[in-house]
Amino acid sequence: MDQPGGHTFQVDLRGLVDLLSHHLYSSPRVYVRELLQNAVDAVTARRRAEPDAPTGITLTADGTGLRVDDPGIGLTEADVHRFLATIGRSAKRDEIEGARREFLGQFGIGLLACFTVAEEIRVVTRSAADPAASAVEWRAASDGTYEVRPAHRDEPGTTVFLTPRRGAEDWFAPARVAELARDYGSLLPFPVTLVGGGRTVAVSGGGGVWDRAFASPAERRAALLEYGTPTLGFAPLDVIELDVALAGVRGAAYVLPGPAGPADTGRHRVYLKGMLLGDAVTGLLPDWAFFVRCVIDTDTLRPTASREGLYEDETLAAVRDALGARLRDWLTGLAAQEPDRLARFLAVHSLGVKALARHDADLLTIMLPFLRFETTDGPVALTEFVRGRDVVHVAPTVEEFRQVAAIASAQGLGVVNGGYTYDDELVALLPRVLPGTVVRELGAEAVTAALDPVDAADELALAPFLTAARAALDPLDCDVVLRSFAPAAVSALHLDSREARQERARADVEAESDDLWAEILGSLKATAPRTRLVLNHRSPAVRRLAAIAEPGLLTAAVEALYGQALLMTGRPLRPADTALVNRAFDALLGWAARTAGPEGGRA
Ligand SMILES: Nc1ncnc2c1ncn2[C@@H]1O[C@H](COP(=O)(O)OP(=O)(O)OP(=O)(O)O)[C@@H](O)[C@H]1O
Repeated sequence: MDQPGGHTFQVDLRGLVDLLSHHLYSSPRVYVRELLQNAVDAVTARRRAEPDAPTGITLTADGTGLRVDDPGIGLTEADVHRFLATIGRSAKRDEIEGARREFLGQFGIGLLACFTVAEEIRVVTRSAADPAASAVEWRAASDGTYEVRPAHRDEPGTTVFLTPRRGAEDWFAPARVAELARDYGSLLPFPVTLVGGGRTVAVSGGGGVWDRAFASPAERRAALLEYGTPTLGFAPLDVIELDVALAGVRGAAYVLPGPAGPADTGRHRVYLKGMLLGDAVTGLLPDWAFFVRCVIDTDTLRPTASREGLYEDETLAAVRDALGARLRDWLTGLAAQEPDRLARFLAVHSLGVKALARHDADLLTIMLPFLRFETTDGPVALTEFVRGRDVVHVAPTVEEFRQVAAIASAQGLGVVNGGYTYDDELVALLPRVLPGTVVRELGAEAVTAALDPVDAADELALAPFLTAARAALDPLDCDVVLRSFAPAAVSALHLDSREARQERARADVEAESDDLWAEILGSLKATAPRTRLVLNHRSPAVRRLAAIAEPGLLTAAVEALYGQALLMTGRPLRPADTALVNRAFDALLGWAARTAGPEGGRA
């Protein structure tokens, strides 16, 4: 009632229902959950005073509406006015914290969800708390009006009747109600029965499969796997039981049968005190655990208002850590006891383990013998690769690895391909987990140093050629050196350093920037780091080119070698490089045409 000088808000129920159905709940399907939740809470409340009170909840779907019967705490007439008729008031929130944790509801808006599908809600209830109170009927319409009148009911408890709204009849079809009741309620702690379509079926009972006793661990594992397949919609590769007592979490993590990437944010099936919260709940596991999907039941975590996700708080953070630790222990356990099972797992999910190992040196140590890396020895474990090597080189990109791997390994250099996700980071951690190992980036220096120098006399013989080559490539910030290496089919290698790559990126941006940025970026340019073209003395092509006397043709030939070596790196060409390759190609074509043509031809 209005106070003198003050007024009470008028709330338009239709507006609120629209808000709920379009913005809070993802689908009207939640109405079944809200009804089940109220019934379970009412039974829980009654059993606090009467531990032997009945617990069976029945849903009856006859196609014309839905009826829910519970033998719970019930309501007096005063309760009805106080709780049912006031939006946002819940009997479950005023309790002390410990008691509140027993209930599923807390917001006082759950019944409203029923109006997304119902025209009318009728509640007939009798209080178990006040045996003297008589039964009462509350009848509410979706326009926001309600009536309360005396009713007849012998036993304490509540019956809720819903009449469908026009257009929402489908939500009341017996098969649909059965599907929703099973989806939400299969793990509820009390027996829930569904009567509909001429049949009576049990919706819940027995709790989660993880709560049952089994004769052996193998049977337990088989039962967990069997439960996971239909529940999650895939046949899991493996299963990890989750039992984090401190965090009040029970359930299982199912290993995906195919590779998943970090972008697949985990979507888990989460139950809160036996009631399904959602089947795409995020935030439950650390980011690195993208290789599993969980089914869990918890009584410590808080739901969001829509009750379809988990509220991000310290408890959720602690649960995430605890579950992460459990998965990690599972991995280390496999490594110690079941290496074959671990190998099967890693064949699909090594990326996830690598992601985790980046932040966990202990795990990296345990997993290293099992994780494969692409190296100049083929795909091997790093523990094996470092054996007998003083230095491990890492090629920073897949292209660089491909380009130099064969050549480097022919010279006895051990190179790991650091171009794959996480691999460079893990190799960089090697000295921490395998003391004494030295890791170096595979730069121009390291490769050149590993290639055989050429005899002084041979080098001298090619001096005019090298001078011409240096003059041709100097404008491109590229040095030229002569070495001898296998295979002879490779005439030149283009090598660069991290600095040279950064400078290339900077110059590219500068070239595309407007004046102001170009000036700023230009001022950042230090002495340009230089790339390196290593000519192969064993290559017949190089030797033939060295014999060219005509200066213009020699320059074109050197530029063509440079272009070819650059193309072999697989890197995108800069505009200046493309122009150079085109120029060289044109010049060589011109020369070929002249020598093959009538006036220059030898025919
Ligand atoms: N079956 C029932 N038996 C007894 N009381 C009920 C029943 N259904 C609803 N109530 C009473 O009505 C109140 C409001 O219910 P409602 O579903 O709107 O919200 P809630 O369950 O308290 O919270 P939430 O919004 O989180 O669902 C409840 O707190 C409870 O006191």
